[in-house]
Amino acid sequence: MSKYLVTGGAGYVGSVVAAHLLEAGHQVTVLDDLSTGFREGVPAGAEFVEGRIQEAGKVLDGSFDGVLHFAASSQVGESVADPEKYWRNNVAGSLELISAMRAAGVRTLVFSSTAATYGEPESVPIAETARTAPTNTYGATKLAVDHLITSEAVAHGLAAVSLRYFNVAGAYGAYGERHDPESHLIPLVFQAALGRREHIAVYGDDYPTPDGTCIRDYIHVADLADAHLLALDAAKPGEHLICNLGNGSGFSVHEVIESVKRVTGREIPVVVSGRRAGDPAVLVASAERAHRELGWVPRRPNLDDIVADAWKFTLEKNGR
Ligand SMILES: O=c1ccn([C@@H]2O[C@H](COP(=O)(O)OP(=O)(O)O[C@H]3O[C@H](CO)[C@H](O)[C@H](O)[C@H]3O)[C@@H](O)[C@H]2O)c(=O)[nH]1
Repeated sequence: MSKYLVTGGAGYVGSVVAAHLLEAGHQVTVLDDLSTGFREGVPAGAEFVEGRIQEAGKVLDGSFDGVLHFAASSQVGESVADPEKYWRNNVAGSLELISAMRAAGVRTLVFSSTAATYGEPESVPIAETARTAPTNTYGATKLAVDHLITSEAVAHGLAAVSLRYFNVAGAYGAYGERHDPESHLIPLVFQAALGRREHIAVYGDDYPTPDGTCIRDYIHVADLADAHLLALDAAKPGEHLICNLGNGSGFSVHEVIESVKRVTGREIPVVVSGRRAGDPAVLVASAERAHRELGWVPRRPNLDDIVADAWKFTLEKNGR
């Protein structure tokens, strides 16, 4: 049994990873300021500390075996409108966390990075060797933290793994996706299916893809969680391993809407609107490195299964 600090463990991915750590028999402390997470998202059995990552020094001591760092501001649009918030929360906050880890002698870190570090890809599937040229402040701040972690590994022997997620989806029992306001495709399509929004707006159908809509690599949040536990085992002192996490296959916006129709059996009004600024046409991962270095194999790659788990969570949250 090991003891881990999970920052952002009241949020979507953090809560699912915390639940997996507990199920694997580990001890978990969640540090979350509840700015976007929910108290009830913290899994039963985890210790909860309400606070910012800048306060990690008050929580961390030598009894911790590692940190899994999810706490971040993560809305792409907001990051462009309010960049200082992103540099402060994501970069300055991570710097404080990493300093606190060193002071406490906690030398293992798994960091929640993102496909947004690559920006518009030169080719797909995207490998970790691809050029990193983020097209928004969110991606730029996550990339900056990746660089910070690399230098900390080299200078001070941190054992670190960054996991670059593609489009996280699905749910794990009581833990699922809840953003306010919602901006992600699958939860928005559910809102249309539930009659809580008039329609789903498809952001552009004139992209160079077979049906003209954007293609993304959707990955089940529980598969993502598996990778975090494997990363804790794979982390080596003085090394910073960066791995993409995706299924390696893409689905268009129309294909996602069709999947939601199949899974829910509901009608979904669709309106094609203009492109959303900054959306690349196709983002698909090469996760070869995660397969090779972590021994990770996604167990739930089927889109309808991913959507079905997310739908079950949504129905439970909405009480119907
Ligand atoms: O109402 C909507 C919402 C989304 N989309 C489309 O659906 C696809 C998926 O959009 P999401 O907003 O769900 O996801 P993104 O691919 O934009 O975002 C992902 O990549 C981002 C970086 O590029 C961030 O990392 C983000 O957290 C992550 O979910 C995109 O083509 C988008 O244009 C629509 O057509 N209509």
